[in-house]
Amino acid sequence: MAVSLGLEDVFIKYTGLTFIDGNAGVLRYRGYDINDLVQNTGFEEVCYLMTNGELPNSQQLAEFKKSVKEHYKLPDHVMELISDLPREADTLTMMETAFASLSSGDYQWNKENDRKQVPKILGENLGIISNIYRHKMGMGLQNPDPKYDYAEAFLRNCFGNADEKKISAMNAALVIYVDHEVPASTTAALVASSTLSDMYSCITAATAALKGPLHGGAAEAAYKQLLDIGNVDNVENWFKTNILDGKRRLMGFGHRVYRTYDPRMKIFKKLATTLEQTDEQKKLFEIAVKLEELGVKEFGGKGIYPNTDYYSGIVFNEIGFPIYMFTTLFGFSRVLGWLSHITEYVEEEERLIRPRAVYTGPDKRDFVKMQDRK
Ligand SMILES: CC(=O)SCCNC(=O)CCNC(=O)[C@H](O)C(C)(C)COP(=O)(O)OP(=O)(O)OC[C@H]1O[C@@H](n2cnc3c(N)ncnc32)[C@H](O)[C@@H]1OP(=O)(O)O
Ligand SMILES: O=C([O-])CC(=O)C(=O)O
Repeated sequence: MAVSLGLEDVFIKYTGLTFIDGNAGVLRYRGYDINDLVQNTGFEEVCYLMTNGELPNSQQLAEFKKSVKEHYKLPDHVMELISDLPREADTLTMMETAFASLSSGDYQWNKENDRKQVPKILGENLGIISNIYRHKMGMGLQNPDPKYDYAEAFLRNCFGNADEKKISAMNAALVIYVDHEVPASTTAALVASSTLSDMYSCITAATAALKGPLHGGAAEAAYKQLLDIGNVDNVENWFKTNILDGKRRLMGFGHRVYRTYDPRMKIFKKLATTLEQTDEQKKLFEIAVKLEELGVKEFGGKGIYPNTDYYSGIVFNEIGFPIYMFTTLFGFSRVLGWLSHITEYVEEEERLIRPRAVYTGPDKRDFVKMQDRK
């Protein structure tokens, strides 16, 4: 019996959402190249595209934005819940908790209506993630201002202000992270949705799977690597001691699907230099470039290249976010991808996901009573 460890090369659904060519380093959402979308659209436009299949015209976009803004205000019980959590709690744990608190026991999937939930959940998502940041920073919680579009409203609710460059970088990061076919987190959401669980519970399941350093947690791990190296002159020595001799994995490198550069990584690398950098940020960027060079030289032959999380932490930090927000900012965008995949699955395929395991334990044996056990 063949087992595919890690479900490698197992196809679990058909999708019209996201196409990846892992050998050529190509990523498209509904046929549009990621580079074109980052350059020409904003987050809401891409959310509309993913949800409805086509890019919106200006009226459709305005209506979509309006319907998201109507839900920027979080229910009081979610605000109270976030502010009651210990401030030292992990931000993804806070995200899981807040989304779980929005699920309702009597929820029923309804193919006609579920897509209509997307703007509502996007609006709530903005309130949740910006208030997680506010809570971590010891600021009072407040609802985002519906005067502003998504990326700007988010930055304003976190920092009190937002300049054009940062809004544009935030929009780009949101577009970049929207979807990536069926990674571990989306698969977790699909498993939950295949039982006809509710949308909020599916997001909670996905968030739990996003957290680890082999997936969404890699941006944090990759950034901490740069801090650990500390100085560009130390890169070679650090690489030899930790990666070559120490057999540690180079974080922010490698991918299950890409065998070449992840196209999103190239966008993040460029973004990192378009934003203003402090001396410390400049230094970390230089370290990252040097480490990338060594990593590609050593591992490129095996198809191991930098992935999207390699430079994203630097960009998030330049926008103003501390390390503990990086994975949560990934989730902030990916909520839309999770929703797109679960609605596509429930609407078009709707089959319980229930794989098998090959049994390797003992053969049938006689039960041993307590007094006879050694
Ligand atoms: C947004 C995202 O989720 S992107 C991924 C983010 N994760 C990271 O950056 C963490 C570091 N990367 C990794 O651990 C891996 O590349 C993963 C988990 C992303 C993908 O791994 P898999 O497809 O399961 O490959 P697997 O773990 O089997 O590795 C295959 C080989 O490549 C090596 N390898 C893979 N990634 C790395 C790495 N980052 N550094 C060093 N070696 C690596 C493995 O040691 C293994 O070598 P071997 O065959 O000699 O034993
Ligand atoms: O596709 C994957 O396995 C991980 C990834 O890059 C993502 O989720 O963005």
